[in-house]
Amino acid sequence: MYINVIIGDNVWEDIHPDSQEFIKDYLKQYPERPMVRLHKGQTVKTEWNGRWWTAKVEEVDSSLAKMFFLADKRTEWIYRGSTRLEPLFTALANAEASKNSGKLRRHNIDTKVGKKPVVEYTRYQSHEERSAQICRDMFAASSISSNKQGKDMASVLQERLSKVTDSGDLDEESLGERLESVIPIKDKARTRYKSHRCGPGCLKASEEEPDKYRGTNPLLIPLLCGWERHVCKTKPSNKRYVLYRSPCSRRVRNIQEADDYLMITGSSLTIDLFCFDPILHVHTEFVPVKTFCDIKDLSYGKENVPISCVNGIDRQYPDYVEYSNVRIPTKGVKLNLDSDFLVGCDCTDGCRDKSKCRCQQMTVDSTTVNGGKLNPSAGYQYRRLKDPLVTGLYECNSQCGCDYRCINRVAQNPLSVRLQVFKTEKRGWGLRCLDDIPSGGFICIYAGQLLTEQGANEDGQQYGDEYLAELDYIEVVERQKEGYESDANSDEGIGRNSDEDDYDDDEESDHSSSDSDRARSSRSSKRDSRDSTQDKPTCKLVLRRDSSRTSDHEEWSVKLGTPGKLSASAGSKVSEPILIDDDDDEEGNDNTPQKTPTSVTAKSASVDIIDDDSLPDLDSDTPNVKDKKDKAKKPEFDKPPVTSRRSTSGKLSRFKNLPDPKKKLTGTEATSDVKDKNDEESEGPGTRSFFQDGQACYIMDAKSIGNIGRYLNHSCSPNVFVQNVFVDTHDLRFPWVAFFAAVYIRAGTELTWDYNYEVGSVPGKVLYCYCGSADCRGRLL
Ligand SMILES: C[S@@+](CC[C@H](N)C(=O)[O-])C[C@H]1O[C@@H](n2cnc3c(N)ncnc32)[C@H](O)[C@@H]1O
Repeated sequence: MYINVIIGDNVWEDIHPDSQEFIKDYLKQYPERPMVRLHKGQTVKTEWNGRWWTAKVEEVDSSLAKMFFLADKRTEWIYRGSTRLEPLFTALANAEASKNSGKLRRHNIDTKVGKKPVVEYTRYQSHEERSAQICRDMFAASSISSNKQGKDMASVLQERLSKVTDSGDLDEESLGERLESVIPIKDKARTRYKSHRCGPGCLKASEEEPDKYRGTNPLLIPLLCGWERHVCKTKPSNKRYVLYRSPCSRRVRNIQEADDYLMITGSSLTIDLFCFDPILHVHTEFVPVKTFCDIKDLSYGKENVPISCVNGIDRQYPDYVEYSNVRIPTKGVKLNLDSDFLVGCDCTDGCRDKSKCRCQQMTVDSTTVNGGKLNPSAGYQYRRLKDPLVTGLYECNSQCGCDYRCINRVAQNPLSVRLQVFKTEKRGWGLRCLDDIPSGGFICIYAGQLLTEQGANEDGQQYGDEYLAELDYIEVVERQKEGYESDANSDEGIGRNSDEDDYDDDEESDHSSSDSDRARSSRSSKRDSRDSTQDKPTCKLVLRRDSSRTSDHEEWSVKLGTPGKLSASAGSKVSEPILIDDDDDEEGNDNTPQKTPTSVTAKSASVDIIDDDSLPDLDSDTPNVKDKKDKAKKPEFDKPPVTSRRSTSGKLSRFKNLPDPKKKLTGTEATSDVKDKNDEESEGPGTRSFFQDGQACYIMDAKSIGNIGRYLNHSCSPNVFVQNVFVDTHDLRFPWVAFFAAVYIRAGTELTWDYNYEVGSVPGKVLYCYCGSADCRGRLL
């Protein structure tokens, strides 16, 4: 894969200093590698956190064994050649002692030896097998060697043992030793940093080919392009933080600095390839062990990254599903994707200045619909979304001047996270990630056939309703009004937190005071935004009873909506007047683009140009660029004027700031036609009725045609949330449904979201929940 083993003298010198001792020993012994022969069910003393624990062998796969720690019921894959397994540790220690004492060899007469774990020596024959095994072994074991700091393994363990406490508390450092690690080895000696101004010349063009690394863990790509990522500890507080070292050896301390560097150098890398969360491991890859069925790519080449499918439970294969990562409109669904009906931006800075990006301002302005408070930092932060945004998210589109690196293009990107479909014990097939995913990271979308209400009823009846998702963005936003009102006294959210904000604590003692100031302001930001409506549950799966169905043919569909209430159906009465555009009656014509209610405000703000001088440089103690920028630039986050259009019908839209979809708006146009707020909040028909297509909600059906999103199971403690995103149309009826990581997700973890079904909502139907969470609610239905 991306592993390049360099053959030559002292090859271990080419890798990270912490791993050199181990690799040196390993290669000296190769091909004879001592390993503990293990069998399922055996108990073996296993080192963890500096102590020996009793662990049971759950599974064995090649050079790895899955150990179950009886004390804390934790499982971990461990390399069988690791001295964390007591038999090997003792064998090596004894061998060393014997060597030194000059004792003669003895036969082992222990009759129980066959049942005890023994140390075996393994060889591999073919060249490929050998290379693959070298890499797997070295890196599976590198986690322990990385703790060596030049000492031999026995003394490391001794040192750890001397630090033992009886508590056995899990700490993240130890949790880091897990699964299988694969580290790229680069034929590159680290160059010392020399003071310079960074620019395009800092990148080695030959190395910067992110496309070449398609199918690799995205967070490894910078490392393959000449970057280094270091997890460091502060002294004396021992807090961990991440530093990147750029190809020109500049230290990059946080996501803002990384973004500045990418911009200044014109890098082809995107900011979501970087993560400053020290808990995240970029070298960790989940490798399943036992599989009866093994499909290399469920998407059959349609995704950027192959989606493997394995079954470690039985010999069943998944039902055939025609793979499609795009929505497919069916009969009666008039999905207009004419780009002329999109509003775009003309940013030239990769849309880094949110206050000047029209698309991001649509996201911001949407937070005010139905009288909500303006959240000026709504939207992506460095291409990550930390919380669901109930009022939707507008991405840059084909009308915009920005390119693929734009920070406001996320859900529209092809799949990059490596995912795997696997058979679960009780939940059918599920989806898991093969690499760590940072909190807020984009995972995938939910795609399938777009059906009308009637089509969904027919389909659901015939083929089942497990994969029906209702696009009820409009109703979800309308229902949020209650939430806004109840939040009326809460402080206005003043900002979401960026990637590095969460870890500023770690850097405080090491870095400038401006960093700690930022950390403080970040924390207060966080509190503020917690108070805002952004943290309210949004876009959860709930069941909808189709009122048009007779009782003996009950039809149900999965709906993307807020929990707690059944959704309003077509023509539902809503509390605000509506504004309709003049030519609404063109709507019946299939070829006629439909009106696109949306929201936009083009605001102007001061220009903020970053020059080479402002480049972050820890080595030279240059003040942080972000701080500099914060001081220089005070974006105006006042509530923008409410804009909308008045139609001949005189109805008012519940969605403010409606642009004319046929033309791009300038700042002045966008703020014209100001409508009185009170008008908007008076009683009137719902936004849905604006479309006059007679549809309640369109429904996405991923049963027979769909993408990977269909495999996400429900959990009562989910690690994923769903978000409505506008990408290829601003038509409120057709948002994309995108999944984001709600928390940091470790490689190998199942990805789940909360369907939020209402138990008892389907008479006579009981569906038990097997999510396994400590907070499991017991039933889905
Ligand atoms: C959208 S599908 C998810 C993928 C599905 N497991 C499969 O095999 O294709 C939803 C269905 O998965 C099953 N399911 C999902 N989460 C579950 C859970 N926590 N407990 C039990 N069944 C679950 C239920 O049968 C549900 O109707």
